[in-house]
Amino acid sequence: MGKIKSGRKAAGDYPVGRMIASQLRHPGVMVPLLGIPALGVYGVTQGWTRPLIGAGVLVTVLAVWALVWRVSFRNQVVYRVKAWYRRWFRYAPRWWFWMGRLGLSVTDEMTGWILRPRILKVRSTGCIDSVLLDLPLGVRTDQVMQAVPDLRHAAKARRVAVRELEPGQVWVDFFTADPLRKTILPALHPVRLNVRDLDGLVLGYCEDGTPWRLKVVGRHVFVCGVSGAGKSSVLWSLLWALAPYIKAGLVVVHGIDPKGGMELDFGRELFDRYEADDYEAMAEMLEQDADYLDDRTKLLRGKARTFTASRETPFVLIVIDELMQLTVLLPGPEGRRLSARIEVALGRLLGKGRAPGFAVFATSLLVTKDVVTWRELFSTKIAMRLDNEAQVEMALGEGARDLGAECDRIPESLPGVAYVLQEGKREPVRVRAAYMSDDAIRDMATTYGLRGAIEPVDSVTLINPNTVDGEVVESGEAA
Ligand SMILES: Nc1ncnc2c1ncn2[C@@H]1O[C@H](COP(=O)(O)OP(=O)(O)OP(=O)(O)O)[C@@H](O)[C@H]1O
Repeated sequence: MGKIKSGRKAAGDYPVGRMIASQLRHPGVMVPLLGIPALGVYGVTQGWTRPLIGAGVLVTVLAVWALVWRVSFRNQVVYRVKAWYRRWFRYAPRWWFWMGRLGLSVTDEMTGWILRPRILKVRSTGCIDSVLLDLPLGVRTDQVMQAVPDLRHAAKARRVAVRELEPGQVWVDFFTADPLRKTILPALHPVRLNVRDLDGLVLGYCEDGTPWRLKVVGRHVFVCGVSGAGKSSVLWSLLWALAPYIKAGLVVVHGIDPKGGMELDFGRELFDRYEADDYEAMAEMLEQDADYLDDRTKLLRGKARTFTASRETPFVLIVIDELMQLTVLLPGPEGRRLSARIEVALGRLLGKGRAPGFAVFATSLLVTKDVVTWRELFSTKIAMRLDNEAQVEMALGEGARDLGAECDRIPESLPGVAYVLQEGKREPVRVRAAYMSDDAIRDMATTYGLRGAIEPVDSVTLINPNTVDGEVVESGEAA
């Protein structure tokens, strides 16, 4: 009969002695550790002058580096030392044990050896440890994905995500701290405008602390989330990023607010065309935009394959705040007729809008097919807080929830947080949009709105939005 374990042993304590012994066999940990006693021996036998001079030079170089090139010092020194420490003192000693416990091991039938995923590399930043694993034949990526909840508990991580690098190798990301916990201020505008920057407008921050860049030119964007999820912060962050381009006449925004102007009215002056009350006029606006798109396509045909915004052919962004109001909630037979017209016009815009420089930005509370008929035609989907896993899959596509898009777990206390699928990446990225208060939106609208004459591109005045009580607050890392 097997022994019954109780107390700490029942929870599964680590075979500490064996773990330490196995670590000490690796040069990655032994060489740096042996260096210190070796230096001591050298000092005692040969004198301390040289070691002390060497240490002084090293400290001075590091101090100057840290003071003058802060970011490079952080990336090249701090994060590397952290990765080394995490690899050898946190993950490596426990890894063999964890893999065995989670069933990620296979036994070779010829030799009887037990094979488990092996750590190849560890990368660390301020908030993530990424562990690259080499999977033995017989352990698959989806098995590692299934072990994510257990790995999260084992590593006491806030979130764990798995992404395949190549067959047989996967990255396991342990998210330790959350840089998105605090409200993010809008990014400063660039000093000089460059239409190429429209390919990566900064809307907030990603979970790894890097800026969240959204491409709108050539993309249709769909934002969904329950009431209070912070959909409007994505919209206003985008309009903030576009504001100098609007002022310069390179971008034109058409706004439709079927909720009677409750949202878009704050930034009324930014919109070249705007409808908030008359549904017929909204349908007409979308139809005219679709006609304008056809004309633009003819104009550009044979001239350029990729669109570049200019004063003559500005980039046109059509903003619809709450699509649901237009597609399913218009009352009576007349409402249904209008909805049908709106669907057709939207289909025309979404099906063709990329090359001629048109994009649709729509938000919605629900993601079902009856609400968003043309869901697949939106190339960028941003999913904020949602009610359940099924909604997540509908919003971001099948399998997105398993790949880490835990929209149903975004707490109410974190409005503005979303998961987004980025170009070229299979795994969703967790982001948070910057937040603009109603007053900041009004200020933006009066400063960059269309009432004033369009300014020469070179002389766009840059205003810092991050002013609290008259004091300028620097924006950089997520605050
Ligand atoms: N990015 C953000 N950072 C911090 N707080 C935010 C952010 N976005 C929204 N909030 C806060 O959450 C509240 C609700 O957000 P918001 O109105 O944008 O949600 P919504 O999804 O547009 O809701 P609804 O569909 O009801 O209009 C805001 O009043 C604001 O206080």
